[in-house]
Amino acid sequence: MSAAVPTDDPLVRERAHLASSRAALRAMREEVEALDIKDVTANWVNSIVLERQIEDRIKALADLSHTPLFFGRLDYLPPTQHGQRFYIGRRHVHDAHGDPMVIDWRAPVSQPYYQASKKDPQDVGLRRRFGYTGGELTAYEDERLSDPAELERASRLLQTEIERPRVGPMRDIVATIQPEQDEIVRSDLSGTLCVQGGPGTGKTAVGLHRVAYLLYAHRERLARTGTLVIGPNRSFLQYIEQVLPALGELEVKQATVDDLVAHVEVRGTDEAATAVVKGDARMAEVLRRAVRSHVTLPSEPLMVVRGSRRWRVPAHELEEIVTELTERDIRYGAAREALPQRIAHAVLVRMEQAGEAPDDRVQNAVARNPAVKAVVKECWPPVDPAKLVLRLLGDAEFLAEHAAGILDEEEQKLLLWTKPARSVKTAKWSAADAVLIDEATDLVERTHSLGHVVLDEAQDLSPMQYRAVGRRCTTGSATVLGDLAQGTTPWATQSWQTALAHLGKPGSRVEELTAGFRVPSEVIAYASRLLPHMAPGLAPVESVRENPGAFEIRAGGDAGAVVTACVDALGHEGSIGLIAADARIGVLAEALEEAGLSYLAPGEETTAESRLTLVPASLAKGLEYDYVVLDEPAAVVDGEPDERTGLRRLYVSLTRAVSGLTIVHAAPLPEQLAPRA
Ligand SMILES: Nc1ncnc2c1ncn2[C@@H]1O[C@H](COP(=O)(O)OP(=O)(O)OP(=O)(O)O)[C@@H](O)[C@H]1O
Repeated sequence: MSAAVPTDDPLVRERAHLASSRAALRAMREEVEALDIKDVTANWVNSIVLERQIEDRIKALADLSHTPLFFGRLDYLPPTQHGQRFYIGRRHVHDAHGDPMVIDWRAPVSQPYYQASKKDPQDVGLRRRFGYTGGELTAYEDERLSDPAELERASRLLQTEIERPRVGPMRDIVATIQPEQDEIVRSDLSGTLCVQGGPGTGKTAVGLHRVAYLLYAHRERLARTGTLVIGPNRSFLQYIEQVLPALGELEVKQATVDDLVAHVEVRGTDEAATAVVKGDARMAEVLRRAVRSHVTLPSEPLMVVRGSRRWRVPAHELEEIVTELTERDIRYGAAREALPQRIAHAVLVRMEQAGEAPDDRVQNAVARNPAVKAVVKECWPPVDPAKLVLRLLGDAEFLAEHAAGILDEEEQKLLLWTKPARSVKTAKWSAADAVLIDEATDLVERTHSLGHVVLDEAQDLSPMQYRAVGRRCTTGSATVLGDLAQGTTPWATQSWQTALAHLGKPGSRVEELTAGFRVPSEVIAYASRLLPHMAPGLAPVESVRENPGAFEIRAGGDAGAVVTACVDALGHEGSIGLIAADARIGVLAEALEEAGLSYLAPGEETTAESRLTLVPASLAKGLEYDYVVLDEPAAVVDGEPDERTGLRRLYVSLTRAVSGLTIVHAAPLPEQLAPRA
């Protein structure tokens, strides 16, 4: 027989609430599973849709053993919320009577869990945080926010959560969102928001939680209009892909900018100088002119024959119609569709003047008349966006005609292919070309706009890429996340206001995050030594990590020493990243293989058995590992076309570690990092 359990033990009572919440969740799930859609709909399409919705609902109601149902509790003071007690968790759970057992973290009553403080208790009497070990509720911590006798102190559970070793993909932070992060997460859907923050300040985490929040607060609207998270590359998207599903949101699309503009197959690359011109916002005007250049004014009158009658529209009137359309703010394609109807209208006016009473059907028939079609074909021919860009990059005269006064001769030369491509299919399109084609496509036909777009690592986008993202949220809003100090493209953003203007959201709010959750203090202090040399004016990140971090510099090391450092790092719990200049990856891969160490590629999921990832510096952005071994910093700097970019790449590489960083080098360290005398 087990010993009697004292019922006044809060932990026991909380465990009991957890057990009954789980039972309630199970009941909710069983209720959905028992739904028989045959009773509801006989229509096949409806039943497929309904079935999917039910499947998603069942998935969303799953009880994941390692994801606690609730992580906090709020007891309101009696006058507010009737002094009720709320358990805060990832999703809403109710009992058989519909009374809440767990409240969704996104609900308004949950907000004080993140925002209330001793200074501003927000009517909260007690805030309780729960600690779990392997799915078991094992600890709790109370703050009596309205009790003047209680002193403010840092939360142990919060700190433990922040320090917890990382294995596997990125996880959610719902239990520990900080007040300044919460403000960003819950800010209004209507406005675009930009967040500047140093490495590890939680920008990505905040962006993803913001999507989850917006989907909760504006579910119907966003289900209709759609949401999208944009990241820098596939590895990064793989790393973050499980956060939103863990928060119960399965419908958010994820893409890179390249995915968005994939009108052609990208098989080529550009020299930096060329890519800079292609990414310059002035290209938008060149393309606009080039598209519009297809419009010509009619020089001949139009003659429409219907039965025994002939109707004539003089050239000057056709000219007026075309001119009026060119002056209107509509897409090339929409104007092209409108033109036959406009011409037909002119014919109809004549018919009416002659005493006829033509109706809509006659107007449509006239619009389809071969003579009208011929005028449209001549004056407003169809434009194929890829062919247009092909011509701009291959035909110096055509380019000069449309770039005159916008791009100088040198810039035009940079744009032109040395060997013009024959066709859209055979051209060696670069990533920047695809963005140009996307711009041209939008000039012809309006791009579909979504309800909300989160743009991560935004600092690396060119003005033309910002425009490409911007047209995907013209009718919606955006959350723009980035760090000016981590910009490593030749066109990297210098100012958020300029970037927001390119995005089509000028004057949007810019917030700053400065508390660092990833990088331990000693490591961030070392990395921040680079800041004055490559991003003067940006404040260093202040680490909130208690762990000062293991930090070591091993001089005189070859590939063998790097392997040793990896083996040492594998002695710790958590994930290990070996970061190196792209050019060094081959040598290091060989050394690891020779030593019998298996390794993963960035974005591949780390598991308890396979914890070492070999990361080219160019792919390190946005990722993190418990322990990082950084190979040859000087090679990371040298791998870039200029020193500033090199130092920024190094800054990114130095700031991926959660618990420890070991630098192994044979060449001298870059002078900014050299040991101080
Ligand atoms: N409030 C928080 N509580 C616990 N962990 C947090 C919190 N905020 C951020 N983190 C953790 O800190 C780490 C860094 O967060 P994130 O990757 O979002 O930072 P970032 O600003 O996007 O960094 P980078 O600029 O390097 O891309 C992640 O492991 C994240 O889960």
